[in-house]
Amino acid sequence: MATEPKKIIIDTDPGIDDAMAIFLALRSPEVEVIGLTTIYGNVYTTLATRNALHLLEVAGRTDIPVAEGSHVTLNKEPKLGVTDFVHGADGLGNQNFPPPNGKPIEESAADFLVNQAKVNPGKVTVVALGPLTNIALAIQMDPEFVKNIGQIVLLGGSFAVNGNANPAAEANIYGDPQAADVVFISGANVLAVGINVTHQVVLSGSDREKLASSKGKFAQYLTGILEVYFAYHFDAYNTNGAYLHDPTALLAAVDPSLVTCTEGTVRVQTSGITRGLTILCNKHKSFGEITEWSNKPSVKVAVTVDAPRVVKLVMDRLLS
Ligand SMILES: O=c1[nH]cnc2c1ncn2[C@@H]1O[C@H](CO)[C@@H](O)[C@H]1O
Repeated sequence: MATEPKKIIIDTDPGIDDAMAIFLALRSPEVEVIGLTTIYGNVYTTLATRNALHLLEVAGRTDIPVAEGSHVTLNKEPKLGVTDFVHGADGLGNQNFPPPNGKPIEESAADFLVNQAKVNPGKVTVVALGPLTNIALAIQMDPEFVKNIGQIVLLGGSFAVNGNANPAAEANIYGDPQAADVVFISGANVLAVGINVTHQVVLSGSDREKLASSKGKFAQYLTGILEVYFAYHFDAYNTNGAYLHDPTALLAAVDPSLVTCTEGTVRVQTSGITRGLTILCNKHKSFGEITEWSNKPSVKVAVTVDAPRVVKLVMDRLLS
């Protein structure tokens, strides 16, 4: 018997690797994208909304609603900077795309998350590709949300390796550490895919050439925007390749067998020079004293990834 596709909401800050993840989701029969919610991170929230609408227009999927998310962190701090050096000033590789025709729905991202989880209890997976403000707001708005939401698969953290925003912190967690801490200890079914895993998943220069020589709509579009992303990786990592952060998290939601996980309680450092650091307590040791990790819910944290299979899925689905 054919199983129903899994309903997913992609919380996104597009973003070049976000664009890849969104297109991949639209090409994945295992999932049905029921909405996009937007957040700051790679760009400010207003531009994230514009880019989300634009990407759906490129895909011919304007039937999918876009709900705009928070412009400020959970603690109401304004965003002081975005990572335009990674994605270009427009978030999509400085390609001078025309503004979208569509508009976001009236509901806020957090309201949309709460309401969709309520009407499809246990059935919706949120794939969170940016800072976790909208998800934390949904958790705070509705005490039933953590029960109603099926799963939260998030791209975030740098478990036991250096971060990418700075040596301590991965960019999405660094974007709103308080929100991340709320999500990690909420009791929801959370799978964290961090850069300890996504740094193993690389789109090579020759993969990019294959995309460039394909006539596929998504391959053509991505070839244009990937130039800036590759240039950033060359500057930052001295490599001719690009990390597939968001596509890996998206595919982990589509096919959990692509990653293996450990389980434990994750807390986030919210201040000081290690602000945004994620620390997993793996429960292999019991501590003599009560700690900030004691008696808190566990989450799953990805520890290995089948990188060749992820890259193959990305290529197969984006080339077609
Ligand atoms: O050096 C960086 N600084 C900030 N954000 C980055 C950097 N490299 C990649 N990303 C973006 O942050 C998420 C993964 O942490 C991804 O969305 C990626 O595009």
